[in-house]
Amino acid sequence: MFLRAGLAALSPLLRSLRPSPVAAMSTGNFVVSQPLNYRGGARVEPADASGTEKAFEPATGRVIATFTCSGEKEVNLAVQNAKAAFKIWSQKSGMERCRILLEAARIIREREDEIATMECINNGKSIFEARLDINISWQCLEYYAGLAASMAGEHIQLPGGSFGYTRREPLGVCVGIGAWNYPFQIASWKSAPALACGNAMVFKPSPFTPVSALLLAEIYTEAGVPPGLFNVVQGGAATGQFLCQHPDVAKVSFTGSVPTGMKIMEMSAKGIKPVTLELGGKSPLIIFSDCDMNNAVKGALMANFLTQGQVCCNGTRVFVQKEILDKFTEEVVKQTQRIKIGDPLLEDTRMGPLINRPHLERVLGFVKVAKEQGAKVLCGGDIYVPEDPKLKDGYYMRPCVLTNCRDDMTCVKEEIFGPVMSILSFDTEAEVLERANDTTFGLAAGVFTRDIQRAHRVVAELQAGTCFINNYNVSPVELPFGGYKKSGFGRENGRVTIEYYSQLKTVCVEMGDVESAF
Ligand SMILES: NC(=O)c1ccc[n+]([C@@H]2O[C@H](COP(=O)([O-])OP(=O)(O)OC[C@H]3O[C@@H](n4cnc5c(N)ncnc54)[C@H](O)[C@@H]3O)[C@@H](O)[C@H]2O)c1
Ligand SMILES: O=CCc1c[nH]cn1
Repeated sequence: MFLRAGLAALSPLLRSLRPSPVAAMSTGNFVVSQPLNYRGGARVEPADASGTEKAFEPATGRVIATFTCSGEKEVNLAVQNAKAAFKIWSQKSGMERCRILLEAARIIREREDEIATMECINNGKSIFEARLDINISWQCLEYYAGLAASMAGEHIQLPGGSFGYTRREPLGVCVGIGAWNYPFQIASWKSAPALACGNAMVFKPSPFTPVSALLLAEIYTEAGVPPGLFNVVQGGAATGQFLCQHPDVAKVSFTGSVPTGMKIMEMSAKGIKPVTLELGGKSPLIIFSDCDMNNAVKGALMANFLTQGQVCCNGTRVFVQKEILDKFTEEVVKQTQRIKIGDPLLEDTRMGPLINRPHLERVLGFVKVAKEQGAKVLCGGDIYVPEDPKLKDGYYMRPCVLTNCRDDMTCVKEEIFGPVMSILSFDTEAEVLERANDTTFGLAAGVFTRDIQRAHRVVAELQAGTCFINNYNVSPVELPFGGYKKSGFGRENGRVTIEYYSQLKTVCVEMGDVESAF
């Protein structure tokens, strides 16, 4: 997702003044040669295995890493290292934690281009977007650094001079499990509040994007966290299960699909562990006829095509009021066709490849079914082969706009997680609200209108955890983000997330004598 001030913060002039550590990294030549697990403050090979995985460069289809998935023994070592580091870290004052997190944020900012390049190579998103992701990531660390220093309990007066107070205490070893669409950002969104509250973390990235979490781990170490405070274990479902079932893990924060989220919750329930679930969505974007058309069209593109449409909160059900349907659709198609697809490391690319071949085929399959069910493809929805021969095995497709859609179609009901926008028309506010809420998901929603009363009335009725008025997919770290219904619970970002990574201790102090009942 985007940051409102992101573009200004990334002025090309400023970037050109910094020496670039990434000059040697270009599409088609990066390979991972170092271990991808991180434990006790260093990269390590895992102590045991639960299989191997390959990570790809989506732009070229090349393998960039073959790595061992961590087994139970390695997971246990990571948790034990985290436990030891927790003892040291949890004793530090908020100000001490704040300084270290600020230093980590500074290093990320300094290495923004290098981290973004790595993210771009392993995920396929454009370098333009990857830089914004990293920008939001260091801002997240800065934000929680500030909160670390100001965390406090309450003092409550009781009769007879007695009193009570509350202490906000960390949970212990927290597990973070990430999806592949925002690899570095997800690791930052989970670890920053966790560490700010005094916890330790073991993080498992998606096996599709194992690379960039290691950079975050190294940066935390360089910034001064105790060895073992932030560890990375690689692997898929088996490794994730060892983590969730580990008796010394106090909390699991998960980002991923609804089916996996259900399994995570089941496993955590057995250990009475709190969970944060950031799951999928099929969010509505409602365009009223009194909108600013220019902004509404830009909003619809932002809501559908960032990171090749692989964004959980995308507004993929675009409801357009009948009076402006034709004009809106025409403009959306025109602008969608202009999106520059290609090598994600080129400065002018705005859409790179999808994450992998099976996912590309799955997304194309949704377009095929949409056509069979009566939708009309106005543009895209097919494979794109870039001219550059080194990109010929990459996973590219043209962004797709569908019309003639009905609410009961598969493309309108299911999360596609690709660059496919479904346009639907509506007549009245009451009608569109009912249809917008007719889903088991509830991650996000958006509304474009110039009528301020209607805007607030509509968002108050929308069953979604994050609502946008006259914009879409901006993500300031100060604002909580998370879902309603099957899109999950708990929040990331914002002040409230402190509550999801800490527990409250109440201390009751007697200043008089004990009045015994016996
Ligand atoms: N709400 C959000 O903030 C958010 C953000 C990004 C992505 N997502 C959602 O994530 C999904 C796409 O990501 P994905 O394909 O990586 O999801 P996924 O559920 O397949 O995998 C997510 C993570 O869970 C791990 N995992 C898989 N099975 C597991 C198990 N049984 N136990 C423990 N861990 C297990 C995977 O290895 C991966 O690290 C989409 O549905 C998208 O909407 C949500
Ligand atoms: O993909 C969903 C939104 C998001 C971005 N970063 C972490 N989550």
